[in-house]
Amino acid sequence: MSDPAVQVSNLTFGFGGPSPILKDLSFSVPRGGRCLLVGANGAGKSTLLTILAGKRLVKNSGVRVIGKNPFDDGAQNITYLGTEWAHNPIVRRDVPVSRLLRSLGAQRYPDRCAELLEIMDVDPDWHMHEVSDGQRRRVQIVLGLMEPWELLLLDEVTVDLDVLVRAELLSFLRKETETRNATILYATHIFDGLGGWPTHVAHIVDGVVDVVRDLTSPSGFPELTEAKRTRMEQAGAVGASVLDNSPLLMVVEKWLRDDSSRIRKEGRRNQEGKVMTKWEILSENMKEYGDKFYNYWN
Ligand SMILES: Nc1ncnc2c1ncn2[C@@H]1O[C@H](COP(=O)(O)OP(=O)(O)OP(=O)(O)O)[C@@H](O)[C@H]1O
Repeated sequence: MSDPAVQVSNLTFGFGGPSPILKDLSFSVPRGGRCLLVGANGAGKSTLLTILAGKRLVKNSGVRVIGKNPFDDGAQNITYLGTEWAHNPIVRRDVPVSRLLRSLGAQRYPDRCAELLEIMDVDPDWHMHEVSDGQRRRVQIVLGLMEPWELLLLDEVTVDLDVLVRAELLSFLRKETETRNATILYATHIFDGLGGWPTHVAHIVDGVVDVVRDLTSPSGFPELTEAKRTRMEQAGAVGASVLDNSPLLMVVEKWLRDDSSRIRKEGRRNQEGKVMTKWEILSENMKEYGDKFYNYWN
């Protein structure tokens, strides 16, 4: 068996206040896992994710991520996506999405970039100062996921996505773990649409990982089995799968899927009159920028 993707042993961390935020915390996530990190506001989820991303120095650290200490050894192959990016003034300037993508090397990952543009329904012609918060978030996700990663740390970045885009993103992420053995740790408060998605659920309470449940084992999550049984009884035993997600979610997701295919038919057309893919639009736009490289992130 290979090393876990994330291995944390007896981690204690504080911001200098009277008591630590993370207290002797231990847990692990196997490679290829999709682990949800759940817990109340202030439980320590973001703090833990930023430590795993190598953004905070921890003393005497028992933190190993992809076999390394992420702070000392650098966070190669680790991608962290948090909510703070949307407040960065750069992403509110009058800059076209195509330029941002080019500045982060979209041409190095044509297939991934093409797929992500479609999944996240990002229009390369958008200008960042004119987009909505949810659209800005979608651009962030394309930029963040374009380069392949071994561990993805997601801190509640899906809150402002519409249900269709969120569903598409979740299935892309599942494929990444299944085909590349990549690993995901995802802190969220929104569980609708996540039925059947995680392989593990870690519950953090007041700076301590209380339990990690394994959904890959039939008896690995007894509370969930019990909750499904109760709902089945209440619903008249209509079948476990329909109980994974709410009926309202299923209706809204179908509406948005229909909206999306209608809007796509009205998209930008090439000289032959055929609707262009997002990647074709991006490729056209990138040509305009020539070889001049401008790094917006410096
Ligand atoms: N920079 C900081 N300085 C001091 N205390 C902080 C700092 N950042 C977070 N904290 C404290 O650490 C605790 C854990 O915060 P954290 O953001 O990790 O929680 P969380 O589980 O991600 O919460 P939420 O669900 O609200 O996002 C909170 O009590 C918070 O007040």
